[in-house]
Amino acid sequence: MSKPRRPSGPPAQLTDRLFATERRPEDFRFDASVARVFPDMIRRSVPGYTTIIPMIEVITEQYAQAASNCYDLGCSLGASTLAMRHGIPYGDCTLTGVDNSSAMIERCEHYIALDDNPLPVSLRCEDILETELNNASVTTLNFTLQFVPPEKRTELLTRIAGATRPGGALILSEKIRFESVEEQEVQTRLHHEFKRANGYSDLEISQKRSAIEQVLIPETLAAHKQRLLSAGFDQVLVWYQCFNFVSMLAIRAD
Ligand SMILES: C[S@@+](CC[C@H](N)C(=O)[O-])C[C@H]1O[C@@H](n2cnc3c(N)ncnc32)[C@H](O)[C@@H]1O
Ligand SMILES: O=C(O)C(=O)C[C@]1(C(=O)O)C=C[C@@H](O)C=C1
Repeated sequence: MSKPRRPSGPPAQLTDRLFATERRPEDFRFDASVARVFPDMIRRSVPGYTTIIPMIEVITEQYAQAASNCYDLGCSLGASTLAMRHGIPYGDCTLTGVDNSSAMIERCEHYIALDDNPLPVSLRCEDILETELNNASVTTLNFTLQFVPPEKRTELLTRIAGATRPGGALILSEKIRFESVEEQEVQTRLHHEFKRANGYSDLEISQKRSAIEQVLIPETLAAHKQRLLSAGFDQVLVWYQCFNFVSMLAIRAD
């Protein structure tokens, strides 16, 4: 019998208007005002997000191993956590969601409780740089590494690779930048058109752009691939790309 597929994340009940009126320039933070509107914000801001979430379920099902640990690092409201929960085919796996925003974790608890899948989920409000990882089969960083300071990324990925069992995998989704100035210009314009098509105004697009400039640091695909391999993964592939947003799969050999 075919199993029911989940919708793509928590319901987007509240519309994101955080940048709709002129605000004083301030770095973007995952605070309570962002957590309230986050399902709407991320769907309207990240091309492919609504495809990536259900595919995390499909990929998790392929790479999860019996009696192993699965992690969702930077889980926000639990969209990726729930996708993993539904993909894990073994009752003896653990699933841990981690986020250092208390506003996100509080709301995430609510969404996890509403979901009727029996696999227990542990939620931790902590820095993913501090999270203890071991015996992992599937780990997800769905648009989270981009917020980790670049100089701390190698250490985190090396810890993840070291904690991953042979045959296990990391799902890494990121906003990327491009080596070529021309491509950067075209992909950025297309991303902004995507936002415009989703109802964001020029003011919202430009204020959000300034707010994330110092906190969301994109890197090139080549830099990601090279670092994942040197961190200890054996194979790295891109399974999804839309404009300047990609999702990679980093696999440890059997
Ligand atoms: C774009 S959101 C992730 C979206 C989520 N994975 C999903 O699929 O809906 C990034 C999240 O990472 C969290 N985050 C960023 N840096 C972190 C860190 N060092 N430790 C823990 N969480 C972090 C933020 O609080 C935010 O909730
Ligand atoms: O790049 C942008 O314009 C975004 O809004 C992207 C992005 C992300 O990739 O995480 C930034 C912050 C929010 O988490 C939602 C979306």
